[in-house]
Amino acid sequence: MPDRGPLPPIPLTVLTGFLGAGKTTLLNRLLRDPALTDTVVIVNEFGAVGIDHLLVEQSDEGMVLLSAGCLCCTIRGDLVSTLEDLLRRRDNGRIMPFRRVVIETTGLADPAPVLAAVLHHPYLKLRYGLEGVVTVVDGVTGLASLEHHEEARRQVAVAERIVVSKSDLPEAETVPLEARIRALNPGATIIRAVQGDVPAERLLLGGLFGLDGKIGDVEAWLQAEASRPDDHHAHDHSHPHDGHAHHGHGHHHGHGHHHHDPSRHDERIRSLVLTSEAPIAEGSLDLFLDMVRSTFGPRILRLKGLVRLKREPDRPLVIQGVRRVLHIPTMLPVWPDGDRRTRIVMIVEDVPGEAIERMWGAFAGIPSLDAPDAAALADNPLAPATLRG
Ligand SMILES: Nc1nc2c(ncn2[C@@H]2O[C@H](COP(=O)(O)OP(=O)(O)OP(=O)(O)O)[C@@H](O)[C@H]2O)c(=O)[nH]1
Repeated sequence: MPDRGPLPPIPLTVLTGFLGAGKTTLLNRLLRDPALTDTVVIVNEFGAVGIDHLLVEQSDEGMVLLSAGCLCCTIRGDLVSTLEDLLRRRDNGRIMPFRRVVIETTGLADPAPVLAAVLHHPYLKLRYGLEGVVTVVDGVTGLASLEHHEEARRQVAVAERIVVSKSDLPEAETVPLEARIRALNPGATIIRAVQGDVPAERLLLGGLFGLDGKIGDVEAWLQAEASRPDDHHAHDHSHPHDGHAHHGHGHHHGHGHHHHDPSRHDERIRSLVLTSEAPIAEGSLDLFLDMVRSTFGPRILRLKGLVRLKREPDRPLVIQGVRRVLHIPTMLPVWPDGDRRTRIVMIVEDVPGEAIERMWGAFAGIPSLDAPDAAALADNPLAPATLRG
């Protein structure tokens, strides 16, 4: 490559926000904006069966999928190698000379390690310019998330721009929510949005990540990341991907220092996947969703799935839930990949996975030796309580 002096940094934006806040919805809108052509999107998924990438409307070339990982460490390891790899392929001309990168974090991500990966890595910090953090806050469930989850508070505190979603819904608590956001982040621009309808230039273009207008904790979090034993020295050279899972996990429990309460990291939160080959009757699906929500309520942090209905097996129904809120389901025009099974991903807190799996088995008609059938469950008002154990 001819020597052209230092290359201008590639603008990079981190898009974050708690589970189900509306990150993908916003991203889908933004990517239709002509100002954002040649953008690479890095999506991180939580859950053993990823379906998020199937719901982002972008061609495969512009999209990189990070494997599901534990919440901070693996994300950072994977992210650093992905960002390095993108540069290598761009410099070799093996991929389009992308002009911008957007990283969509999982809803449970602590943003500090993600930011530290870009701000402190000796090479990445030269090639990428962190333009800022955009945080989406759910207009309906945002207050509850901010109340109960440190990650949600951090996501708000580090942002340049905060999008309050779902202000069209009658349950939205926009005014008290915005007051809470202000207390966590006095300097950020707050923008209300319906279905992600914010022009790209208000969110992404121009600007630079900085600490002005942010509470002092933000600097402390970033410094804590910079001084972590696992930090950039380990990433100065490239290394094989397969090392990460292990490394990430071993480390995971070791870094309960500074900001991390080790117990928070969170055996209490888990993801589970429900699948079914056979198409499911709409009534059974509704009953299942009702029962899950009435039994576990706000402990269902997130529910997302592609469902194969009996009456419409050739197209998937997309179901989406956040805590007690069930969003209006939509039909996709076609199955987005070869897999036509029903796949529902749930992220739950303090819920025994087996209880939900048993309910699913009953409603999806999956035979099981000791599970009561759907009719028995639906008819018996005590059934949810007995399933809880
Ligand atoms: N009514 C309404 N629904 C919205 C709005 N924004 C997002 N939604 C719905 O909220 C649900 C979750 O939105 P997503 O964009 O998938 O949220 P996310 O933050 O990407 O979710 P995770 O990646 O799972 O954390 C979907 O059903 C969206 O259609 C909005 O402004 N108004």
